[in-house]
Amino acid sequence: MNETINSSYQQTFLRLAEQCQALRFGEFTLKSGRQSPYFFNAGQFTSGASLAALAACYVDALEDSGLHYDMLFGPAYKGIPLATAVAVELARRGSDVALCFNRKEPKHHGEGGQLIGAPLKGKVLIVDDVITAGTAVREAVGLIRNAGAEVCGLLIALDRQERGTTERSAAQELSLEQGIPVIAVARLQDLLAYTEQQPQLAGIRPALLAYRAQFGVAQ
Ligand SMILES: O=P(O)(O)OC[C@H]1O[C@H](OP(=O)(O)OP(=O)(O)O)[C@H](O)[C@@H]1O
Ligand SMILES: O=C(O)c1cc(=O)[nH]c(=O)[nH]1
Repeated sequence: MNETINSSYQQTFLRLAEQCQALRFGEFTLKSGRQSPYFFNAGQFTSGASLAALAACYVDALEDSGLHYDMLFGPAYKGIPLATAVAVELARRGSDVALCFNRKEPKHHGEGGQLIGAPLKGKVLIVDDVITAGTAVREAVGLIRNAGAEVCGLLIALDRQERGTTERSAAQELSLEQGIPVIAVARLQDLLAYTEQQPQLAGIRPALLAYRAQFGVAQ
C-alpha cells in the first residue's frame, strides 16, 4: 500500500527526528508492556537548536488545527521541556501563554506539592511526546480536572495509532469518548509513508507493518 505524507511539518519533523536519532528501530519495551520494533525518544533532542526546530513543528501543527486554549501543561518528565519549548516558540510568534507542569513524586518540603508554574485554570492544552495506549495522558487529564480546569486538547509529536483500552486507538478514545481533540505532528501512517521514501529505511517496513497489524487500529 502507498501512503502519502500530506504536510511539510510532518516531513520536517520526521527528518529532524531521524537526524537526532530520536527515531530508533530495533526492539523496545513500551510503558504498556508492548514490544515495539520502533521507538520515539524525545530525550534525543539534546540541544537548544534541535528543541527549537521541534517546537516549531509542534506549533505549526497547533496553528493548523485552529484549536483555542488558555494555557499549556507538560506532563513529567519529557512533557516538561517539550511544553516549555512550545511556550517559547509561541512567544516568539507573538502569543504569550501560561505554562504548568508536574512532578511525578509530590515534594514535601519547601514550596511542596506536585504542580509547578502557572495555576491550572481555563482551557488547558497538554503537550507530550507520544501517545501509545493513553495511560500517561489519562493521568495528566486527572491532574488537570482535579485542579478544576478543563482539558481542551492534546498536542503530541507522534501518534503511534495503537489500541487504547478498547478497539479504538488511544487518540480516538480521547477525542470520541472524552471530547479531547488530539493534534499530532505526525502519526504512524506518516512514518510508514516516510520509510517508503527513504531507501535506507526500507528494511524496517515489514516489522513496522507486522507491529501495526498486532496493535494498530484501522484508520
Ligand atoms: O500512551 P502511553 O501508553 O501512556 O505511552 C506513552 C507515554 O509513555 C512515555 O512516558 P513515560 O512516563 O514512560 O516517560 P518519561 O518519564 O520519560 O516522560 C511517553 O513519554 C508518553 O508519555
Ligand atoms: O509507549 C511508550 O512507552 C513509548 C513509545 C515511544 O515511541 N516513545 C516513548 O517515549 N514511549
